[in-house]
Amino acid sequence: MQATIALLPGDGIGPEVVAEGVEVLKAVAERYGHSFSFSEGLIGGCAIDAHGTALPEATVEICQAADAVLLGAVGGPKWDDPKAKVRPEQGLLGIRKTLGLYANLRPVAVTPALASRSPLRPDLVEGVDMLVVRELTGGIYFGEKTSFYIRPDEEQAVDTCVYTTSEIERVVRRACELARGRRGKVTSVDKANVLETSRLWRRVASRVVAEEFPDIQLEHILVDACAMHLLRRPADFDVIVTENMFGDILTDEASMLAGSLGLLPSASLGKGKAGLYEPIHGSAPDIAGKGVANPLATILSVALLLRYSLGLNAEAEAVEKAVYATIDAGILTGDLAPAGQARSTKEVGAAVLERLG
Ligand SMILES: NC(=O)C1=CN([C@@H]2O[C@H](COP(=O)(O)OP(=O)(O)OC[C@H]3O[C@@H](n4cnc5c(N)ncnc54)[C@H](O)[C@@H]3O)[C@@H](O)[C@H]2O)C=CC1
Ligand SMILES: CC(C)CC(=O)C(=O)O
Ligand SMILES: [Mg+2]
Repeated sequence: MQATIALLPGDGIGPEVVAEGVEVLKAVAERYGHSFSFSEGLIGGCAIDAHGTALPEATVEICQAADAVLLGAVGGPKWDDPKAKVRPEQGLLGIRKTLGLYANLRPVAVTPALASRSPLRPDLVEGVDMLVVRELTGGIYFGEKTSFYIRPDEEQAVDTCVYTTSEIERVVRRACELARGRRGKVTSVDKANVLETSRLWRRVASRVVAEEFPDIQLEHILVDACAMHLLRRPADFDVIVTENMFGDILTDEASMLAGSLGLLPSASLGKGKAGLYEPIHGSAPDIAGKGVANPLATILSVALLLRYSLGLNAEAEAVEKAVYATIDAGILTGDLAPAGQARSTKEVGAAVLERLG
């Protein structure tokens, strides 16, 4: 097949891990007889430096013309001034919104070879296989923000959390459809004891499941309890569906079940087949430029890109198999390797390529 893939490496370790993802895409194209072309755009801090905006129009056009987007990460201390009017993260939020990518799929699986690398006991993380479906274009990250002086010595800041019925319906539907191909269980996470948006979320989730997915087993949990249950009984979860900020926070927590933030991929999907694929981690300024970042979250994001946007299931599975074979062989970056045995980003990327069928 022919496909155009937009590359947005971004900042920090973004370019280092995207480079490994691209090698995998090229190898898949060669070995399976596909033709992938690549177009590259700026996003985040590097785009601010070049154009004064975190999301240049040219980047939006490249993404809109592509079959899928592979993104690294944005941000870093250089652009962190809290008073700055333009911020790298605006680029990321902007591209998700512009492309209408309302559902962010974040699979969390624990592979036996890494069970001992999790800070949790191996018997607790054994069998973990969950999919978090995070709402991605609504909630407090997108609501109106203000900051002003209510008295000369007292500043006030406001972030607004907004959700509408249709925003909740579509992401809950997506979660239920995905659960049908899994164990048929959906956990909806909210803070309905306090937040009005969460009460709406819970009502809508209950109605959608009752009316359209009677075969799905739905449970509601409050987000604070969910944070605890993720550590106490992580293997019980199948599909978790939740709003934007809760999903952001809970998945960084869930990454520790798998052993590292550097392992978790994501797919951001909207109405059509086009999607945006990125590791869930950030730009990791503490290790950027050293060639030590774990590229596996990005390579697993490439697998999701092949599956969801290009419909290449066999190729997606081959990439995932190659990643797990690399892990089983103990070829790991410093976030997962035992002391003294860490391999570089490029060595791990090359090991995946070697194992690609
Ligand atoms: N999607 C994105 O572009 C995101 C961007 N950010 C931005 O990234 C910057 C850094 O944020 P942090 O809070 O430090 O979060 P982070 O996710 O960049 O890093 C947290 C910790 O995990 C480690 N880590 C992350 N990815 C890794 C990988 N692939 N291999 C090995 N270790 C890895 C880092 O070294 C660091 O110790 C900030 O500017 C933040 O706004 C944060 C989260 C997501
Ligand atoms: C700009 C942030 C919302 C990025 C982030 O932390 C994420 O999407 O996981
Ligand atoms: Mg995050």
